[in-house]
Amino acid sequence: MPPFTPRPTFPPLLSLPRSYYLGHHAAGLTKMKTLLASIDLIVECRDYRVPLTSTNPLFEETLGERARVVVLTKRDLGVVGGGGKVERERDQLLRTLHHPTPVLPTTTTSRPSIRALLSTIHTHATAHARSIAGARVLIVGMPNVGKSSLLNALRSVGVGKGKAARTGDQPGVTRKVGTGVKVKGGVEEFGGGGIYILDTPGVFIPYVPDATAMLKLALCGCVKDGIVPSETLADYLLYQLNLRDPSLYAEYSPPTNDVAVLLEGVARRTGRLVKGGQADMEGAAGWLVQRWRNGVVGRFVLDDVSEEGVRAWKEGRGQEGMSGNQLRKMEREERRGRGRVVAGGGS
Ligand SMILES: Nc1nc2c(ncn2[C@@H]2O[C@H](COP(=O)(O)OP(=O)(O)OP(=O)(O)O)[C@@H](O)[C@H]2O)c(=O)[nH]1
Repeated sequence: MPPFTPRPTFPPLLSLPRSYYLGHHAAGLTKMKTLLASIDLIVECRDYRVPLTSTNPLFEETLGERARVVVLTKRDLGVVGGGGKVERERDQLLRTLHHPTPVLPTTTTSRPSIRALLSTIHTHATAHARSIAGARVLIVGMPNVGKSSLLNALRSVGVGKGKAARTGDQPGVTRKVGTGVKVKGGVEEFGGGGIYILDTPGVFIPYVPDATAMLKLALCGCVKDGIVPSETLADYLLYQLNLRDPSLYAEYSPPTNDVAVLLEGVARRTGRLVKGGQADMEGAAGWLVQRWRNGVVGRFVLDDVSEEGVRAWKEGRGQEGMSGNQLRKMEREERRGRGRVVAGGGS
């Protein structure tokens, strides 16, 4: 048998939904804007597995001038064990990209990572404080990146108290900007006052121009399940798994580029069958995607965080803020332009 060759690229999906911007996202953003005058520091969360793609330009536009700390959440899902040279270089590249803004990877169950974040928040909140009595910090990010979990972890480490914010494995659990939750008390610089964090609803990008970016965000759980069909997500996951190591799904199928083969294997192995013993492909797809989200079927970063990857990402930026109409118009013009080139080339 010839050796297995993974697909070098994922086929373009022109009909993929490119938006998940909801009413409570817009309302949350407006509320954040009105609170800005009383905020000392922004903690902007991005998902460690998509540290570039989960950047939302709306936060820079809306909250731009405030001091900020960038947190790369769910590090445990992007790295096997503690990581090695590759991970250190990747983290360094991201730090350089955002300099002088601090960039901190976190895992909510890793107390050292939460302690390091709390200490960075302390330093920056005290440096930029508007009140001598305490600091107010706004925690922002895309849906489901782990903002509320981070707030709870900071509170646990900082003041030894239990959960203050509701969390869940689907986006949209937090719908409103919260009141301040104390994560540190007795801060000397505030004459014994504290540091308070305000939780906010996750906010998605109004329009995602790049279909691959939409797939990555949906795979990581920033988009509610069902918006992007689970079989499409499973296919994209298969493409990513094959680029790394097809043995990651050896339990269900031999190496394959055909998602139907893998899903059939998953359905049979896990008993996801419908009438007549047919495989429940959608159920198997949803289950597989969830297993990846939980770190069971491989732990890796989806974005290309290399010098070249960062350059390409920067070049693509600036389009996310456009409205769907503006982008569709641009795409139409681009297609017409390509048509003219082809017609010109043939004459
Ligand atoms: N493995 C892992 N899971 C995490 C981590 N942080 C959060 N999660 C999980 O990610 C999911 C989303 O967490 P939330 O804290 O509810 O996310 P959110 O950003 O507040 O979500 P919205 O309500 O949409 O704004 C939950 O299932 C958490 O348990 C982490 O560091 N590691």
